[in-house]
Amino acid sequence: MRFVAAIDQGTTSSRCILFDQSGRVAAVDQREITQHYPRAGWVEHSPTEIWESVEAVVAGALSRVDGEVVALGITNQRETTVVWDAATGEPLHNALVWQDTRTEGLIRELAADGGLDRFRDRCGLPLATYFAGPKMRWLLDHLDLRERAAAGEVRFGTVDSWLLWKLTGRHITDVTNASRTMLMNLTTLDWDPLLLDALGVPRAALPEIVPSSAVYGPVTGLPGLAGVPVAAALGDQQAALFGQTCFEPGEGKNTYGTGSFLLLNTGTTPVHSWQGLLTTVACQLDGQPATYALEGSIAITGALVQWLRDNLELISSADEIEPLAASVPDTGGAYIVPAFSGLYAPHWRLDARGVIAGLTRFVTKAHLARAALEATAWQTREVADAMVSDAGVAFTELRVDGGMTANSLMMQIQSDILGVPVVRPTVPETTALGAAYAAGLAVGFWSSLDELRANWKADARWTPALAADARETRYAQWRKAVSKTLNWVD
Ligand SMILES: Nc1ncnc2c1ncn2[C@@H]1O[C@H](COP(=O)(O)OP(=O)(O)O)[C@@H](O)[C@H]1O
Ligand SMILES: O=P(O)(O)OC[C@H](O)CO
Repeated sequence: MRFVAAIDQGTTSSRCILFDQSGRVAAVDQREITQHYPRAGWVEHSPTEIWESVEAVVAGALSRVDGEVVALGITNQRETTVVWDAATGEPLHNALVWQDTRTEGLIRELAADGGLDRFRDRCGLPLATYFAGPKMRWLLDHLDLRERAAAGEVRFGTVDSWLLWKLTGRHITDVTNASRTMLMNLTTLDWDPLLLDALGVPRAALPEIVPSSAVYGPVTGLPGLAGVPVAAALGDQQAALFGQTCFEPGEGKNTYGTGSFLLLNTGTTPVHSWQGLLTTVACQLDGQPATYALEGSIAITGALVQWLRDNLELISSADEIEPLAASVPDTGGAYIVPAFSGLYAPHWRLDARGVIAGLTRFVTKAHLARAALEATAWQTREVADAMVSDAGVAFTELRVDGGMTANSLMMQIQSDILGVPVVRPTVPETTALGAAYAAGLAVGFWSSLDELRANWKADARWTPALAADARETRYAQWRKAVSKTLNWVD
């Protein structure tokens, strides 16, 4: 048998999945990675642990099959930023994770002159702690790396870049990941001199930007895959869009993991957002123009379920939330807005913090469990509405994937709140599948996008069962709850 291997390096774990020609999972291995919270609002990962977890899951997946791996694709948590020494390859600091808010002061300083949207025309992004460029600037300042970085002695990269360096020895990054730095110009697909200057990041420390699907070189850093062509890298949300075969403008998906990310393919021209979405690169196949997407990034969705489990201890595992929430018919009037690290799309409010609104003595932990699931669905509704305004595209059905889609009640609530059907495919590992598809295309394992499209099959479908007027009344309540989170941090 012949397989394509995908490494999916996510926020909470690393996975390696081997796919066969029909896009079915032939083997999988997974390992959690440690979350470091050195201070309130700071989130770090160890780059060494990330790499060691990748080594372990690749070995684990390979041990489960007999056959040949013809290509390797990478997909990764985006924006998380690594810095390492060019000569020794050793990390110089823990990786700053996408959720980390330590650059808040810098963001406020930059926004003082021109507002949060001052760079949106160039990079498609508002100023926010989320993106990699401000994290690089923090590392440059706090580790006093400016001179060494300008002399090319220091390397910066997002997680794709770190893994590609370890795997092939090349300092490269794919264009979808580069589009999350705030440093890449969306039109030229190259580092933008004005943005580099504004954020104070020297070009000499940055990787070369390459297409998402192309042969980058053979694996040299992992004995089990030695010589296998590394042939794709995509940010995990873009990979899920590809894995869901949303290749045409107007097609989109929502992935429900730690956060949730609704992406809509907008074709080969970047679409400016007026409603707080991000303009981002969806994919670039070798020798072809890039395709773009509008993205609604929501920071906290599955992470709210983790919070109920770990911080409030209302449940002891994530899957317990479904029966608990199903034990009540509604939230008893309670709304949870999990603005734990401010609000991302479509609000982009650094000053917001979480609230539970509508509490009365009637509210039980079951109501809170249900409100946590509704929070994911309402936040998705907000970004879906923004897509309608920005792109004129209303989803007639929504393709979904990610860990939370195992929760059938959650999916029903989502369909009720959007008022459209929600559909989950047979292969739920769409992120890894997208990276495998992009790698397999680059080496000719798959011949066309049509062949990939034919692999997509629906597994489960939920249809709206809530009357439109009830939906809209509750949406108005949700918006009121959101307004309570604002202006909290001075
Ligand atoms: N049955 C469930 N109901 C609700 N949330 C769940 C359920 N199972 C997992 N989750 C949530 O899904 C997330 C994990 O999904 P995953 O796609 O693996 O995330 P990531 O790629 O961000 O690491 C966790 O935040 C977890 O709380
Ligand atoms: O690793 P995930 O699935 O939580 O995805 C994280 C996103 O890429 C952050 O932008």
